[in-house]
Amino acid sequence: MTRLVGVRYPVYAEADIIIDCGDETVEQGVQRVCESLSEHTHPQKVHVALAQHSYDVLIGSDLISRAGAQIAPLLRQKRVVIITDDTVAALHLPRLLASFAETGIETEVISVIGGEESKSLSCYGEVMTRLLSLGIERGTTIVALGGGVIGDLAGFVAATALRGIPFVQIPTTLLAQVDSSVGGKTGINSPSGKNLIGAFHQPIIVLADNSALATLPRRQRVAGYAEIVKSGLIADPDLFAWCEDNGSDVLSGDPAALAEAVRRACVFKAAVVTADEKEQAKQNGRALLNLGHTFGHAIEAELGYDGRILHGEAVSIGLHLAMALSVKLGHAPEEDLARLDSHLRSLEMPTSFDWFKESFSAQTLLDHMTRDKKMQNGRISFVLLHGIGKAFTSRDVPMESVRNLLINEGCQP
Ligand SMILES: NC(=O)c1ccc[n+]([C@@H]2O[C@H](COP(=O)([O-])OP(=O)(O)OC[C@H]3O[C@@H](n4cnc5c(N)ncnc54)[C@H](O)[C@@H]3O)[C@@H](O)[C@H]2O)c1
Ligand SMILES: O=C(O)C(=O)C[C@@H](O)[C@H](O)[C@H](O)COP(=O)(O)O
Ligand SMILES: [Zn+2]
Repeated sequence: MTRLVGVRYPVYAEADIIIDCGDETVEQGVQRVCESLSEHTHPQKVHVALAQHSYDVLIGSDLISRAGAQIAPLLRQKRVVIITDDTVAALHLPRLLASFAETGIETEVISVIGGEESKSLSCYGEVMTRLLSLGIERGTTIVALGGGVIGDLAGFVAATALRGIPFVQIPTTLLAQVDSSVGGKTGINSPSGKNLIGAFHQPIIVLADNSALATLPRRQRVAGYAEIVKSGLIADPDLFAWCEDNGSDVLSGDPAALAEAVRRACVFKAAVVTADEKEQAKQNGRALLNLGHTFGHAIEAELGYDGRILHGEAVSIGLHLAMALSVKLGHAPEEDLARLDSHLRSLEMPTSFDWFKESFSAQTLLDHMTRDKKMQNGRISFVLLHGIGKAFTSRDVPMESVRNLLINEGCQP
């Protein structure tokens, strides 16, 4: 059993899902909450109870068509600016606009090119300039309609426009529904590294419309699935076991499996974020959500965020590498590495550098890792595993072990 230090989850009486673990461990709390979920009908509400900015995550079908009614009572001014990307705008914007029109909400739209390249300083500058030219006020609300790129970019725009205006997350990818739309991490990439420019800025509500996932390509489902497996590996072994039983249905786009995956992952993420909103816990807090990311972000930075690799694909190999490093350092049993690899490979998820058809240098990846924002006094904080469902943070990983692992895994020295 893994216990997150000092975790106590506040009660939220109106939510369908009450995270009030008292002295329960995270595993017990998440298991109890997931059991109660099956008793409820859509939409389901997961409450993220934070000291200053509590909010609901609604999960259900066709929420985009009902967004106006959900959002209107939360608005300070009946005016929103929707930030989206061109692909999502073509597929899902019309029903969102119709819903806002029905509720008398004034709307403007800023659309960017889809994909990681839009999480850049130049795109941020263009969006901000356009936003300010609209004559917004502090009561104007930003609505992020799209995947994690749009959520991170629009959230950062909202965090910095007029020193902070409200924003709503309407995630349309699996990755955004299971991970990025919840928790308030916003930001953009820099040539020096992934997400190095950003702010914590919590949304006022998250509408995870499972129907939007119907248009998502399989490659994007794979990317989102990696973050679900990550959640199970960190502290939810039941979720990992659920993935072993249901992962192929999730990846084939089965609506019920997708909806269940989103519910389970949101409950998990809400619990972790509630316990350590700004990643300040010295050990085993929100930083655990970075499992696989020290490797993954280095791979993404090395390829320059140009679309050759998706964040979730990099995370998938990062999960394998984090478990392999944990085994190498004597923290985790070989069987758990075999179990993880067998699951990921059975679904054709990336577990090896060969998958990327690119050659990587261990030294270059190590250089990227040293620019990670979790560096402290020159030491990298790694998220390691004692086994499946048992993650922990460590600053004691010898860089030579990481280098040797990368070379064993097929990198050039
Ligand atoms: N803030 C956080 O906590 C957090 C967590 C995890 C990941 N992230 C970030 O999220 C980003 C990745 O997000 P992503 O995987 O959603 O990528 P993305 O936002 O680039 O979306 C992937 C692609 O899918 C398209 N798309 C979106 N919704 C669609 C739909 N319903 N149907 C068809 N196509 C659709 C988009 O146009 C885009 O081309 C990365 O930048 C990562 O760093 C942030
Ligand atoms: O919400 C978090 O905390 C996470 O770490 C979730 C990650 O999946 C996500 O990719 C996040 O953006 C990475 O955090 P970062 O602080 O390393 O940028
Ligand atoms: Zn991630």
